[in-house]
Amino acid sequence: MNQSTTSEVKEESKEEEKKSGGSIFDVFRYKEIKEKDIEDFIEELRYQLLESDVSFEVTEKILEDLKENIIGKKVRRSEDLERIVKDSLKKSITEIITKNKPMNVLEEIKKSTKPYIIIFFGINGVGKTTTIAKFAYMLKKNGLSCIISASDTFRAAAQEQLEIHARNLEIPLIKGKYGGDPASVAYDAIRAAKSRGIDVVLIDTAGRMHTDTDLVNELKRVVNITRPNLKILVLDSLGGNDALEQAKYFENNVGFDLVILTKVDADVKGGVILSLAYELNKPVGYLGVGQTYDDLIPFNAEWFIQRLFS
Ligand SMILES: Nc1nc2c(ncn2[C@@H]2O[C@H](COP(=O)(O)OP(=O)(O)OP(=O)(O)O)[C@@H](O)[C@H]2O)c(=O)[nH]1
Repeated sequence: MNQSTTSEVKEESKEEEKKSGGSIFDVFRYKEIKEKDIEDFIEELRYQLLESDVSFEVTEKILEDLKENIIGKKVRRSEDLERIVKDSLKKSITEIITKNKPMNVLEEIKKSTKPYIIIFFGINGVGKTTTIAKFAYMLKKNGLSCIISASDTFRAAAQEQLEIHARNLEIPLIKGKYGGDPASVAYDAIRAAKSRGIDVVLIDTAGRMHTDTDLVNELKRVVNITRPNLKILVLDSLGGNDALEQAKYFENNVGFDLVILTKVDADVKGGVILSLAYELNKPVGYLGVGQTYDDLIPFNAEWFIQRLFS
């Protein structure tokens, strides 16, 4: 086999690996990395990070850190370089995601006056309703009582969907009229929580896009009236970098404290977590990892790094 045919085979293997979503470090399987090759490797890494939904800005920051750590270093064997690269990436990523530690919500609830009010919002179909049910289940498991406010009075069947979850979980639910005022439903839920000594009020809201100016104004009104202790933005990890755009939009219009990233069980790397931390200083508190009530897990930086490079 001549030289050019060998390199064509290597290129094909790399293409195959990219298609099958190989690891960032697979590049070492194809060639010994020498200092002069580092630009090629950086290119490969850039591709892998962008493919994992890490935003352009964060990708560049991570690669700049890496170049600083590598250039000028004497690397004798490819294993040494691999170790340096891994250490540098882990350090940059850990710094970014541990900068804004998510609060311990359960602890916050326990030390606050009752009822602790949490509002959930996000665009249509990201998994708000399911997430609220999972959240309610988590509260119940931790000995905290809650009531759900079905304040999505906009989408037909949204209240019924929530009602099924509430019945399954044996949790009280306050509904309103279809097309009615979502703030007044939430207000009723808060009043009920106060009179019954319930720990937490979970407010569901209608899904809204940035084009829905009326719905966004309505969300601001619900927030103003209910004065929640915690505003949770629900994002769909399948949305990739679009999720970052949604987060910027909600941050500029309503503000939020915490993100819950859903559908992480669908094979996504979740690079948007890095972008949220780096560009918006916002922590991801929980991840949705399936469709059952138990499928809500607290975010863990170590787990995320493993996943990003697996
Ligand atoms: N695989 C998986 N599916 C999820 C997860 N969270 C939600 N879903 C599914 O996503 C779909 C939409 O979820 P909903 O909870 O109805 O979404 P929503 O944001 O309330 O929808 P709207 O009320 O239309 O805005 C449902 O089929 C859920 O079962 C998750 O973590 N993993």
